[in-house]
Amino acid sequence: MNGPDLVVVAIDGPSGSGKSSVARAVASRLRYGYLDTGAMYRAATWWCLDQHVDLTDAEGVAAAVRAMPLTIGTDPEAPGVEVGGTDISVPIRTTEISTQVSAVATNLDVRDELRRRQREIIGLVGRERGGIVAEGRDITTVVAPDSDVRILLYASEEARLARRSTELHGNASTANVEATRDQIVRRDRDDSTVSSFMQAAPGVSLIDTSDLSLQGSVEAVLDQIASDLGRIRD
Ligand SMILES: Nc1ncnc2c1ncn2[C@@H]1O[C@H](COP(=O)(O)OP(=O)(O)OP(=O)(O)O)[C@@H](O)[C@H]1O
Ligand SMILES: Nc1ccn([C@H]2C[C@H](O)[C@@H](COP(=O)(O)O)O2)c(=O)n1
Repeated sequence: MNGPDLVVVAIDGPSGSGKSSVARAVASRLRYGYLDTGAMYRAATWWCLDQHVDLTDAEGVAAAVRAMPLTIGTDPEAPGVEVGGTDISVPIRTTEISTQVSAVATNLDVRDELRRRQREIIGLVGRERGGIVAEGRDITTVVAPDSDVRILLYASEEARLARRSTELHGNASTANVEATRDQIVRRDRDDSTVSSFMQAAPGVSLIDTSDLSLQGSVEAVLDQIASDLGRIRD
């Protein structure tokens, strides 16, 4: 628990489960801050490539990330990402970054550094705004296991492939789903070697969004928050 002046909502889940969309909408509704920790790993990958660091050089990658001048926006209405004053909100979402980010995210020294920054942001922004919704793969378990609300947002592999395929290609045809598979299934397999996000840890509430609309997922998370905080929903 974080005390009456700061509510921390931690959301984890596999790729395409809807963490970013749902966490951002929930933070907006509650007027809380929003932290997309995946964007930090994506920014670290962009930075290493920009600095011509070989991603297989674990020590070189860790040193580069420790020196990364990252500013991550925490306003859910406009969560920008900048490195050294350059806006990289769009480049970090490219397939080039999505296919390489796990190489950086599985570097344990990188994880130590980014977790340290994440805890700092959660404390600072959470206190400023009265609360923060932080999402990723290890927020409920490692970054902020004492969060007031801990949720694992789940969706079946089929639902997640269809969502990402629709987002990237406009539909979930068989060809498009197959083209998306690496970004969902292989990435989750690689990321699972350092974090546990396919099953809810003890004390973490599981919300299965496979058959929910985006709005339905947002409402389910708001209901869980109200229930865990012992509040009546607005
Ligand atoms: N029921 C739902 N709940 C959440 N998102 C949904 C739902 N249905 C469709 N979507 C869509 O799924 C897509 C993936 O969502 P989002 O990017 O938030 O997932 P994510 O878990 O953050 O993925 P990643 O970890 O790969 O970034 C978005 O286009 C979102 O609008
Ligand atoms: N807390 C976190 C957040 C993200 N990652 C990794 C896993 C993903 O491959 C990558 C990008 O995340 P996304 O934007 O797709 O949510 O970062 C992690 O290991 N821990």
